[in-house]
Amino acid sequence: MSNSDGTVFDYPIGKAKVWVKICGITSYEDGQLAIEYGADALGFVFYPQSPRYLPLSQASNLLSRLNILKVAVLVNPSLEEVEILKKELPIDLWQLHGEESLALGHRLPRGKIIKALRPPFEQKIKEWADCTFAFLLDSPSEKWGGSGKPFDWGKASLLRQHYSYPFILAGGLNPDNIQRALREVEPFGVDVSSGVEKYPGKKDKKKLLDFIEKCKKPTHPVS
Ligand SMILES: O=C(O)c1ccccc1NCC(=O)[C@H](O)[C@H](O)COP(=O)(O)O
Repeated sequence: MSNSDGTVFDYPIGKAKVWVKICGITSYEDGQLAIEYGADALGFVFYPQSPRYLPLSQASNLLSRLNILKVAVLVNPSLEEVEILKKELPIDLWQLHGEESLALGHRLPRGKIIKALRPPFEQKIKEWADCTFAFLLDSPSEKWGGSGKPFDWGKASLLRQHYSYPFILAGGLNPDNIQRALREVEPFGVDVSSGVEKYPGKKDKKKLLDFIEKCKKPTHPVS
């Protein structure tokens, strides 16, 4: 694979392993299940309007007990909110899911940001490339995230082929469509919330296991 400008990069295409983030974790039980099933990261939503919102008062105890990469999911947070979370919680990655300024991004650890993208993708990728761990492609939603609606996989595939940055595919993924999504997009990672739930904020054990197992199987013969 190479970029449109001819630069070649080593991309884990066709590898069995895709990076899996399970988002909207609100309990130790669900978090520990996801860990046991093989997830690579857990997402905790600190956006109060979300049905998966995790109050700070519950987050400290919960996150300290879960031995996995921990992602704080934020939507247009104030600098004060960010500083409080930085001080209070063992966060590994910061997912900025709104229309955050680059100035706010520069107040977070470099290379530890997952930036959710909205059009115009190209401009945002250019702006944020230097401080991100990965870009996240999620379906547009007035709720900002957790919509259960699929992203445009064709667009995701084009972006992944054009840029050498890691892309995480999100939006409406579930055990029934994940293998087709992996074949079509071949993303660095995937991220799911509602597609593995019984109801918002509560994961479904069978869906969770099914989803993660399908992510770990080769999507096609490894070359
Ligand atoms: O999950 C939420 O409720 C949420 C609310 C507001 C902003 C972000 C939110 N989730 C962030 C995620 O990374 C979700 O996993 C992503 O939006 C995909 O959600 P789903 O389509 O339900 O799988």
